Amino acid sequence: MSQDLVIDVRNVTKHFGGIAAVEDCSLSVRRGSITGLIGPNGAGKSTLFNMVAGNIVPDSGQVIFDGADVTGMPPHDLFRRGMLRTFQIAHEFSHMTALENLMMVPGDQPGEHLGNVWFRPFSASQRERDVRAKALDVIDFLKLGHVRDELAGNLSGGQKKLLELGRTMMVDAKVVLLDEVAAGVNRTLLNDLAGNIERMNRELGYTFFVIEHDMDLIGRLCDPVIVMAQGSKIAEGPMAEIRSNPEIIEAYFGSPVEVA
Ligand SMILES: Nc1ncnc2c1ncn2[C@@H]1O[C@H](COP(=O)(O)OP(=O)(O)OP(=O)(O)O)[C@@H](O)[C@H]1O
Repeated sequence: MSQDLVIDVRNVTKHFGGIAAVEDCSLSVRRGSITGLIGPNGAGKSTLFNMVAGNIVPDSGQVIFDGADVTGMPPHDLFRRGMLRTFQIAHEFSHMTALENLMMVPGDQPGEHLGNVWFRPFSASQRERDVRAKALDVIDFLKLGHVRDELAGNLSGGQKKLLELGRTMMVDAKVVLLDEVAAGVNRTLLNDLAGNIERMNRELGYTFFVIEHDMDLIGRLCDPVIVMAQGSKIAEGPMAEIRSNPEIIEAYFGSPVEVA
């Protein structure tokens, strides 16, 4: 059973002064799933996410990642273990091309960095050629070929997000934490982005843990959907079930409009 869980949050609590942001909360993310996390404002979603991603240390409880206790481990160590967080900030290096941005992603060996691969084209090692080939595969998979040599700073908002998604593919992430995918992206590009997340999940087996306010996107991508309110998990299931549960709608969303 626990073998199937890539993330297992056990009874975590985080207080800020007198505020219980997260209170004795347990939830998990099954390997191979796209798991959504929703809930009203102030429910504790970001705090929970930050504890999983290593940005906030819980007061108590445990975060288990891929079978190991990683409670309080900083983000860069989690990155090396295969947990990647994206979309919170645009991380692209604007003065490098899309392809170079992908090649900049650190390799799977601790401390390794491929920053100057393209400055030494004639002495490129096999490893460097592999990285380039992989970056080209990722560009191909995400259909970014037409902007491959474009400076990342010139890409559209949606293309930047696609590029960031591509960076997670460079390191074969075990789980990708997605923060507010929909924020600031128009419908067409969002469709594109969602399609690529689905393909990464279905065709390449990526696991995603998604925090999102856009209920349409959550409904399209996620199963299961976890609902948090007042610092704890209050429900989990397919979006159709969550949507049709009048108690959840009534008690935590105020009116049916929010999740209709
Ligand atoms: N750094 C902090 N200092 C003090 N209080 C905080 C801090 N971070 C979060 N809180 C409080 O903890 C509670 C949960 O906040 P959190 O941001 O985790 O909720 P959320 O579900 O992500 O909300 P939203 O959907 O509005 O982003 C809120 O009452 C918030 O005001």
